[in-house]
Amino acid sequence: MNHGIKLSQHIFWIGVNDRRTHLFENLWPLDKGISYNAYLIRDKKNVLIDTVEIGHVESYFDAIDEILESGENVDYLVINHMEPDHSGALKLITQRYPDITLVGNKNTFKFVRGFFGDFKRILEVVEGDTLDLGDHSLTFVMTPMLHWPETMMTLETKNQILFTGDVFGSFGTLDGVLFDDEVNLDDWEPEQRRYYSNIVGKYVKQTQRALEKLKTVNVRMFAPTHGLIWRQHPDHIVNLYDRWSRLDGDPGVVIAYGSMYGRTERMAEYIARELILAGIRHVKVYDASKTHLSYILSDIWKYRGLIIGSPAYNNRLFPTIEALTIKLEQLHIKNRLLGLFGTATWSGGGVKNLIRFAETTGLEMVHPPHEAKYRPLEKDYEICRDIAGRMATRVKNDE
Ligand SMILES: Cc1cc2nc3c(=O)[nH]c(=O)nc-3n(C[C@H](O)[C@H](O)[C@H](O)COP(=O)(O)O)c2cc1C
Repeated sequence: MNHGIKLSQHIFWIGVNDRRTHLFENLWPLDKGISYNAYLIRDKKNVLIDTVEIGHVESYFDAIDEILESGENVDYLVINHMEPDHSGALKLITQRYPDITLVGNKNTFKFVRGFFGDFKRILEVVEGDTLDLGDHSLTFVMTPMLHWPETMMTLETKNQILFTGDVFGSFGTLDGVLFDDEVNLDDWEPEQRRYYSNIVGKYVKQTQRALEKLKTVNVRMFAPTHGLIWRQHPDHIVNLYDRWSRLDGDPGVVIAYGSMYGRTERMAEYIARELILAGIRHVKVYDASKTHLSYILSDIWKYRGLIIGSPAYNNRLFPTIEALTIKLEQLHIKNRLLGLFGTATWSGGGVKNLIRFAETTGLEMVHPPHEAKYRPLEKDYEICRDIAGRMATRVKNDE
């Protein structure tokens, strides 16, 4: 990809695409890769906004060199977020530009010192501070716990470009594109939602707070640290974030199950068919041993109904379903209608722990949970039909 793509006459994208890494945070699959976006503002004072993951530092430096005249200095590095995929090149930047001043807030510098040690030149900013660069100026918007304690956004006031850090970011590489008006937005939504639900989803309250704050800021363009830059339809991503952070659900149902020998799976299949017959048009069935948790979570973030099935496994949940329920508890999942089912052969342990999950999360069960003994028989399928019917009614009523 060509470096130095312009957001405005003197503001450049100097990010990189990563198609090599398999797992983001060594956890979340990157089937479509990811971009680390960073920016350069050229003015009397030259400014870098964020860096990139350390393995891509050579491309980042080359991009800077292609824009600046030889010997030209970089005066500031604004650190919107200290997670290593953005702060990775921080130490190398300070070695390359020994006179550079790091710009961040109080928490940023706690992390800078902890990760990298002391730096001579730092500029600690608070909400609303301004930094004059010559023709451009920057102001700072604090967005703590979105999704780290130090996270903030930086507004370039002349062109009204808001550098949003991870907020409004996405998985997926920028394949020759950079801006929202260069793509079919529907193609991008699944990876945007997967990024939100997997990485930022725990912080829905902070997301709402930030969206409120942004209403008071004049912004023409959002420039996040991953994915598309929003110059034509910034309202599109704001609306999606509003929806996802409220956990408003579309009319549909996710069925996630675990199964070793197919009995729990047969109940899942039956429930799926009954949901369709009851008029639900979006039914997503996932075997949690096959589909990575990341994708299941993303669809759970989209749809109002959630049905979970598990066999008993050593008195507990089947491990991949246990992992899913733990993650949902950590994310403080809410606003989902819940159905539960499973199978057991002796003392159980699957459904019992699904009930504990329901109690912990406070999610509303649309029907009492059901556990089939040995294998599902006609009487068990009848109860599955009831679970599906109640779920369908509730999901449709919520439309
Ligand atoms: C490794 C293993 C552990 C199991 N642990 C329990 C258990 O603790 N309690 C129980 O009632 N059944 C237990 N079972 C039986 C299964 O839960 C039961 O056969 C279930 O119907 C299997 O569902 P599936 O066909 O969907 O895999 C266990 C089975 C296996 C293979």
